[in-house]
Amino acid sequence: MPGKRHGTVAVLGAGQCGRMTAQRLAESDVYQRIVLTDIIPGLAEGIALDLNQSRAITGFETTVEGHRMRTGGDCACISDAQIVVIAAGVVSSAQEPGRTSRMVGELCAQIALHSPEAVIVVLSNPVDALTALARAVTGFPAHRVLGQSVLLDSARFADFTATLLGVPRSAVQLTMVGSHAHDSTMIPLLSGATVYGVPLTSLLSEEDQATLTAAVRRGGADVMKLLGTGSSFYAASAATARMVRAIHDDDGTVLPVCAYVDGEYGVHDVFLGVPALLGRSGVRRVVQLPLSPGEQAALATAAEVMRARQRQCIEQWKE
Ligand SMILES: NC(=O)c1ccc[n+]([C@@H]2O[C@H](COP(=O)([O-])OP(=O)(O)OC[C@H]3O[C@@H](n4cnc5c(N)ncnc54)[C@H](O)[C@@H]3O)[C@@H](O)[C@H]2O)c1
Repeated sequence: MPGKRHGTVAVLGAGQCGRMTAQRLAESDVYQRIVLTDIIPGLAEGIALDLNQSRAITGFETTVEGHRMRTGGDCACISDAQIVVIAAGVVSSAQEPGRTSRMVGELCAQIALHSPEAVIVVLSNPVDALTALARAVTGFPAHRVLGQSVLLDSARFADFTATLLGVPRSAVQLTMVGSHAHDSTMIPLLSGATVYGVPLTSLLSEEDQATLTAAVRRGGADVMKLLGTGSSFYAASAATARMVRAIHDDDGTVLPVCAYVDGEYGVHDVFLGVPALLGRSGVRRVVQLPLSPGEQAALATAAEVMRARQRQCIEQWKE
């Protein structure tokens, strides 16, 4: 359909998450072009070739381009991108935490150079800290930098709850806020959660609520343990592609994302998982949900912890 597709999305990193995100974006058939990059010779080009050859069968016209990037090298291939997804990962990041910061910092400098008007969606971990780093390096307005974190966590909570109660996932309305770390800074807003409009707290015992919360907090780790290598990529790419689509469509979609918060929820100057109205300019505004006093206190504590982690990440990049 002429005129149906528009815009270029660049996905940096063609590993499990990056390639799956590229596939989901391409198959949605609303973008003109997806640009996929990786530092491994041939990887992004090979995936692009393969994806393009699936077009006649799956039925999409979006073009996928693959490009090799050199570490610290130029990234002119992303020049026309309106949205840039950072899905690059460093294998030994646990041993060398500064390596991921430096790698993402280098990518962000390239984004600022070649796509100065883009909206950045960070997927790479630690996502909350790297989202703050992306903003610091690019100097972009904060609303144009966001991260994929609590959308996936909210989806995990909905899935586990629906399974426990034997209802469809769509019946469960629950928002996770805070961080994407596997600890108490990842907070389910149980006070406002509903199933078919019925308060979740009236359907589940406190013990069940605690069990579900713990399962969501270790959700990513459980997937990794079973896979043996690598991390979640089906759900992570689904969440990322959903965010990109909301930005592209500019249709007033509200999703839980890692966004810059300065005043909302009584919290200042930190990237935090919160519901946000998304659009072409990124985060159009943070949406404030009513919180219980316990949730408000937990979020304030999470914000302090996250601010410290984000500052540390930015310091590591500067070293
Ligand atoms: N936020 C989330 O919810 C979430 C969920 C899952 C994974 N992740 C994170 O996403 C990242 C990617 O995960 P994955 O499973 O795809 O990892 P992966 O190891 O499969 O892929 C990472 C890819 O990045 C490439 N890369 C490294 N440096 C690059 C650079 N400078 N430019 C372009 N590409 C580069 C690597 O060559 C590799 O192909 C990791 O940091 C992971 O922890 C986040």
